[in-house]
Amino acid sequence: MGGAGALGSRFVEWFRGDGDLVHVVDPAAPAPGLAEGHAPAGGSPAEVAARDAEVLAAADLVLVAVPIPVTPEVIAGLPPLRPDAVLADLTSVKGPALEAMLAAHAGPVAGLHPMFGPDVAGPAGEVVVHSPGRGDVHWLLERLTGWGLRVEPVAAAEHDRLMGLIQALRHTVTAAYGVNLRREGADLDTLLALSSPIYRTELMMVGRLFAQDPGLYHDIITASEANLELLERFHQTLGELITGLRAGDREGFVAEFEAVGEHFATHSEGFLTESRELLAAAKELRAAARDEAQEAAAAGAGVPAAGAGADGAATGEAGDAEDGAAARVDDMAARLAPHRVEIDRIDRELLRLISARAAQARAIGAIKGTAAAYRPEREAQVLRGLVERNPGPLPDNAVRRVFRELMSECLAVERPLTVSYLGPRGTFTEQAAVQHFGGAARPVPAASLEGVLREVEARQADYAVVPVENSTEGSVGRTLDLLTRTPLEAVGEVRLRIEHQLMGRGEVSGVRRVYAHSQALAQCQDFLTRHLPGVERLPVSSNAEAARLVAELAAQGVTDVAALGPESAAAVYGLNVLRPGVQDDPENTTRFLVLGHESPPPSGSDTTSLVVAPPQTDRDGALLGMLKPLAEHGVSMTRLESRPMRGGLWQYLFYLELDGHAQDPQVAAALEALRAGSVFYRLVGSYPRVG
Ligand SMILES: NC(=O)C1=CN([C@@H]2O[C@H](COP(=O)(O)OP(=O)(O)OC[C@H]3O[C@@H](n4cnc5c(N)ncnc54)[C@H](O)[C@@H]3O)[C@@H](O)[C@H]2O)C=CC1
Ligand SMILES: O=C(O)C(=O)Cc1ccc(O)cc1
Repeated sequence: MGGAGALGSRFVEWFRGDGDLVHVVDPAAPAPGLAEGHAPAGGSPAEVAARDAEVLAAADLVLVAVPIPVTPEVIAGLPPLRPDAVLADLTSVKGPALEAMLAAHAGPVAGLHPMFGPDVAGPAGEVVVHSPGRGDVHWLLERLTGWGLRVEPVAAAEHDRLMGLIQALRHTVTAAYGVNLRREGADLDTLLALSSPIYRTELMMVGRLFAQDPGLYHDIITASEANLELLERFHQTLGELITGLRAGDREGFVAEFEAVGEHFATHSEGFLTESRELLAAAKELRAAARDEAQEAAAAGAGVPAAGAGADGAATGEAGDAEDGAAARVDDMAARLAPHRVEIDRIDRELLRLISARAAQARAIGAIKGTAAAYRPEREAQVLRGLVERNPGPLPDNAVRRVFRELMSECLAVERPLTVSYLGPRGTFTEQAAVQHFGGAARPVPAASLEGVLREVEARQADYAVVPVENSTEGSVGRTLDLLTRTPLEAVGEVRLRIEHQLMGRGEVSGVRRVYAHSQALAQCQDFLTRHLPGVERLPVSSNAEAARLVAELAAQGVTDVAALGPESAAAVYGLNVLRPGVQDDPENTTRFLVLGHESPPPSGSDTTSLVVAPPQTDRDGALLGMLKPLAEHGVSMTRLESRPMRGGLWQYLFYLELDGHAQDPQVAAALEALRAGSVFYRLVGSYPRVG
């Protein structure tokens, strides 16, 4: 209720940020079902509540954020809510609102008073007073604390008494000061010119009050008879002070001053330090705003001046325009400032949290050892969970990348994971290793696919990353062969978008020979045929090797050569990208398997890889017979590749990928049947599915 208002709309934003379904019930909002931007629906409180009765009756939470005077009436006009629904309000005055809520709803009730205005950068670090009503409202309070709000419980009557001091008295004094400045004809620019950060800050706080809703402050001040009596006592105090000053009672003033000093005693030191820091920050903000204004004025100065002509009037106009531009920039800097302060605060908070996370990871590492601390299934679950909860505005992939790096760095606190891959440096496989393990892992290049696996088998590296299939070229036969022999198990998969660059030191037109891995040559054959016809294509052991070779030849003065491969290879070997993105298929993707000593337990969404050979694959129906157990146990096969067997009893080996984990009962049963019916069977492993 009142979700279209100044404060209500901020809470709408924050609940929606959590993924909640929020209905705004407000005469200033369009009618239900109409998108934002339509005309306000309008209507009396009764009409508004009646129009949205169904939504209100179904809600888990009805949050009232309407002007103070109409709050009790709006609450009284609510339709019956669900018995377990929470009824809460955000009103600055708690007594009447709580009374109305307790009368209107028999279920859980919470009085909330946000001690901040709608212009806060975010909820984190702000305070909300909670005046308890009835029932269990812990989920709502937990939501508030989850946003970083500090929730302070205070009974409604006590809240209203305290707000007399915090709000009614304070705002009245400020209002009186402002009213007086106006009546005295004070020129603000003159006052500001003489104001150091402390006086500027105080004047700003006065100006801030008058930039807000006068009705709201009137209603806060006049909320109770007690507030008005408080103001009258203040009036009397002010009168007495002035009488003493007039009478030259210096001692009386000093005595009062010292008594107040005593009253503040426990806080005086802290207040002095904190206000000093605040003023230092205010000074920095001001200096930054000035710099920005000057920079922008300097940048924009030439534009109006150039067209202004030579006469005085035109020059005057240019001057005005400059002043206007400077004022706008000043205004922009002022609007940016609170966001920058908030970002700085969030960064400090992030650093604290990241360090706490790293300390936890280190504790686990100390108990289990780094390699054992790496849990692929848990990482997959954590990343999936975070993506599901992603409130935006960051895209899912960005969330994955940020948390992947965070996990990588935390794991590396004890010792970085070592990952063996097909070298030399700069290959796509290295990119895949970094994509999977993050930047803190240590990639170790090996000279051949066998070598990559051997490093891990001999425990010289923790994990191996090997390519298994490419979206244009199909499977990597050599890897499939090796999978039949290695004792290593699959622990994960990586999908990497492959973008080939044409790299060299000369010109595209001068290229006579292109070196690359045979897969890269195949993936770019259209480009080569069309743009480099007649150019010799020379397959080498890897794309990075091609880049290294081209760099070596260039160093000897041979520049009519080029390589295909990842941008990282160009960077490693100091080549220029002559033509980016030359692969024929822009969606070209390669899938890699990550191998280690032990497959992880189920993550909830897994793939199982295996290699099998049915007996006598030349016999009709042998393949069908092999696959029957999968159908019988309702297991889907996502991939089937055949590999000719050299010199064996059987003719073909099959590489299979199945949906699910080998420990899933259905998959386990299907695998058992497959094993029983095969002359060769090797479970490569079950690992979390990507994407
Ligand atoms: N603005 C502030 O700095 C703070 C405000 N509050 C409290 O928040 C409440 C709202 O204040 P603001 O957002 O500033 O006021 P606002 O005037 O910006 O918003 C009030 C909203 O209530 C709507 N409304 C009026 N009658 C309604 C009805 N019968 N049914 C549904 N919606 C109705 C209005 O159309 C408007 O959109 C007040 O109770 C105030 O005490 C609390 C702390 C700070
Ligand atoms: O932002 C300001 O200046 C405020 O003082 C905000 C404010 C206004 C009303 C409240 O009940 C609580 C906080």
